[in-house]
Amino acid sequence: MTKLQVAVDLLTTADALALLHKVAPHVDIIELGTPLIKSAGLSAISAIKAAHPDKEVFADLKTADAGFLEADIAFSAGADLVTVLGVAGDATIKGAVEAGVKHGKKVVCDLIGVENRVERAREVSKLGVAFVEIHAGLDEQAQPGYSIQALLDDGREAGVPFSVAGGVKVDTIKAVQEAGADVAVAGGAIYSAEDPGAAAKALKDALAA
Ligand SMILES: O=C([C@H](O)CO)[C@H](O)[C@H](O)COP(=O)(O)O
Repeated sequence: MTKLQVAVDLLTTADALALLHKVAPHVDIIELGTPLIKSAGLSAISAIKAAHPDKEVFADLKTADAGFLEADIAFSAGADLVTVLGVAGDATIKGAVEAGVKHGKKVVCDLIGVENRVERAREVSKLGVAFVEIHAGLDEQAQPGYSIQALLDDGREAGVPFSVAGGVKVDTIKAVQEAGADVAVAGGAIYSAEDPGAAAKALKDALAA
């Protein structure tokens, strides 16, 4: 079953906790978005894990260097998964994976900005990441030519465990599942909804249908 991950791209721990109070019952993984971690710091990870110990907490670090160090501090703060960038060097990815082994936690490789996602997905999977995130970031989504279908096609072709992030909505989440994604990530479709709890439930229900 494809898991549902909520990406919390808010800027304070208080706002994130208030959103998660409504949304958490309907999701499997809670992502602290990069802007939240940069704004609130690692203490946001600890606060959210303490409030939702039954959920997997995903710290979207988007690490580009110092792979072991950045992953290590996030795992120590309570993260269950962290991201490292696919555009980073292999040594950085291996370092993050080493920290994952130390803590018994997982590393996800975010392919944002990678030119050949299929090739890089296969390469980094051999370095020990749990899965790759086929991702069109918020800025890329705003460009002409953005299409979620391109993400799904690459995920399917790569043939390795993957998540999809970048504009996933209630009318596209089933296609994400059918492409074989292990995790569907939804940010704006939940936190910008008038009723975020109902939006998260609708996404979860679509996956179960
Ligand atoms: O990872 C993300 C982005 O880089 C900002 O942190 C988003 O959380 C991810 O793209 C999912 O968000 P939506 O595209 O709004 O669903």
